[in-house]
Amino acid sequence: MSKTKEASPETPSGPRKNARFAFDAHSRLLLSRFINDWLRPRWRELFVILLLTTALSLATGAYPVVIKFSFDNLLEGDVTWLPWVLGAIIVVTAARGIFLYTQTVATNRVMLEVGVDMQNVTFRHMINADYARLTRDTPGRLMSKLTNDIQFIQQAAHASINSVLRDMMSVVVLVGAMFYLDWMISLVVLGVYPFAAVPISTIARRVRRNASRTQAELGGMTSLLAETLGATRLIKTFRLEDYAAERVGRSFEEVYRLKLKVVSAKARLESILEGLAGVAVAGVIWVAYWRISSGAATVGDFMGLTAALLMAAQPLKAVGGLMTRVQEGLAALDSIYGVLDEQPKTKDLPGAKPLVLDKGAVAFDRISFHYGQEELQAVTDFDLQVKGGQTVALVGRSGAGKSTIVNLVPRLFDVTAGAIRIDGQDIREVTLASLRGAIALVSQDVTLFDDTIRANIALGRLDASDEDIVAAAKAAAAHEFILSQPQGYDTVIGDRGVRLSGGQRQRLALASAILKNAPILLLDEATSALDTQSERLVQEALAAFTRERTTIVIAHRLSTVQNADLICVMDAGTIVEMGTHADLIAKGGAYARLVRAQLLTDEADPESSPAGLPLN
Ligand SMILES: Nc1ncnc2c1ncn2[C@@H]1O[C@H](COP(=O)(O)OP(=O)(O)OP(=O)(O)O)[C@@H](O)[C@H]1O
Repeated sequence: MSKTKEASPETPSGPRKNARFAFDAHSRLLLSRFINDWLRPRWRELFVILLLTTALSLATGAYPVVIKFSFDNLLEGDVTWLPWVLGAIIVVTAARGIFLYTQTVATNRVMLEVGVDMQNVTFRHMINADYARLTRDTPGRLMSKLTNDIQFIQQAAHASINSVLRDMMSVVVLVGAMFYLDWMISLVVLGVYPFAAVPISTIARRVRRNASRTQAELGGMTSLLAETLGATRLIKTFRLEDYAAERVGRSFEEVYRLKLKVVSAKARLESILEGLAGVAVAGVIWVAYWRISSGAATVGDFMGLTAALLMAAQPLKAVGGLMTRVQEGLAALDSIYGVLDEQPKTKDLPGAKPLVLDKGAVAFDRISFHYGQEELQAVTDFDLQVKGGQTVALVGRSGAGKSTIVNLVPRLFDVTAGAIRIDGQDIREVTLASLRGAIALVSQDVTLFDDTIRANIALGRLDASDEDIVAAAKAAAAHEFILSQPQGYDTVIGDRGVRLSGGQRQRLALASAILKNAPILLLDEATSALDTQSERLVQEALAAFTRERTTIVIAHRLSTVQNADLICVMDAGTIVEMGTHADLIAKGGAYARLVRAQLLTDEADPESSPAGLPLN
């Protein structure tokens, strides 16, 4: 598969800027991939649609012919045909109605199914993408691809099936009927339509350009809405309602402006086609007058032809308008393939074996890492051996690289130099599933789903029994507060756990990690939101839980890590000091300074301190 460029707001995913034709090679490639990937698997349903469409077109084409016969017989004063003519009209229109209904339902169903297929495949691909890729776009932009973009594609495919199959077929049958009725008049009519080709292609190009911009802006709008509605506390307390409304309003306006451009381009095309239809009708009347007066055609021919022409006008207009829809769909398709073509870099190597755990020793062998810009190293030459079952604390000032170290262990990112080994195995050489299965990570920004407390704890192990869940909650000192909730373990906690306090959310996350029962535990400020009382409870529970496990813990509150087997002080991405609490205090270096600074803060604000720190 070819690699399609990822969409960005500045250069939307649509055609290259200097594409000369609305339907260039890139568009043809996208189209053939779409047909191959999404339509071909549903060829049986599409074949049924084709049959229904053919039947519909034939019923449509029969209509002007019936009209011709009725007029011819009427003018001859022959009434014996009347019941047959009336019967034929009713049968033809009824058949048309039935085929129209079944064809419409069948087409809509297939297109909705294609949309769901695309959403499922794209979402699965997205969620399996690298963490780095997922954090590159805002959730809103990714959401927009799954909703708005796929809807554009669905609508374009639907319009194409209707126009290419139904309308084109109707036009072909109606043109056939016209030629049958009077070939000369038909030639006049058809001579007019090639003139429509030029405006169609010019307008389609413009639509494609604006459609890409609209889709990118829709992504931005969704993103902005999600961000703004997720920050209501900030907005309320800083009284930012007007600021938020203006910021969102600008995005609404921009989408409106771009949509208006597309709509007016489409409308222009429709009116051009309408005008041409008028010219065609005038041509018919002119030639018909001449043909009927010379006896070459009958009034019935003329009436039938006019009916055919009027019936063909609508599908012809639809075929013309289709180009614009298709351009919108192609722009969206480009954006979706941009996601689908991106392959994760963090993945299993060929022949990767499951991690074989022994004691759970984690070795950082002179690792370095940067988030993309080489000159901004987040971790440099970090060298640390964590023995199985040991608890190692990472401390240091903000931005020192502590969270980065913790993110590297489950391979949320891959090191740029050196290697991380678990029980002697390079983590890049084992399967991701086994690696991540061996690690439980609890971070400060707890993520919970809008589900029951039970289901949220069970995220640690989806098949856990109720007893296991309760045991984990008890170990995380969460059982009591859970029981005090209205429905106990079945209480629904709201989106991201908004109905719980920060400390309660953290204890649920801890319970989930405890339930996972992984041999390696990573705690990134996991107890920072707890009050003194609950922190003491959780620390006791954790002490028992971490005894048998390799634990790497990040803590700002140094009191929580003084019992660690080893404390590493980090600065500028590397370790500057290492030892036990007592050693480091005795040394009087960076750690002792951090402790002293924190003691001073705690004295100034005794409420913030869980416990005094002995300096020796
Ligand atoms: N996603 C990211 N993209 C680019 N740079 C990042 C990213 N995350 C962190 N950094 C940078 O990497 C460096 C280390 O950050 P890290 O979050 O590891 O520090 P930390 O010690 O955990 O800080 P804190 O104690 O404030 O959480 C910082 O300079 C930070 O700006």
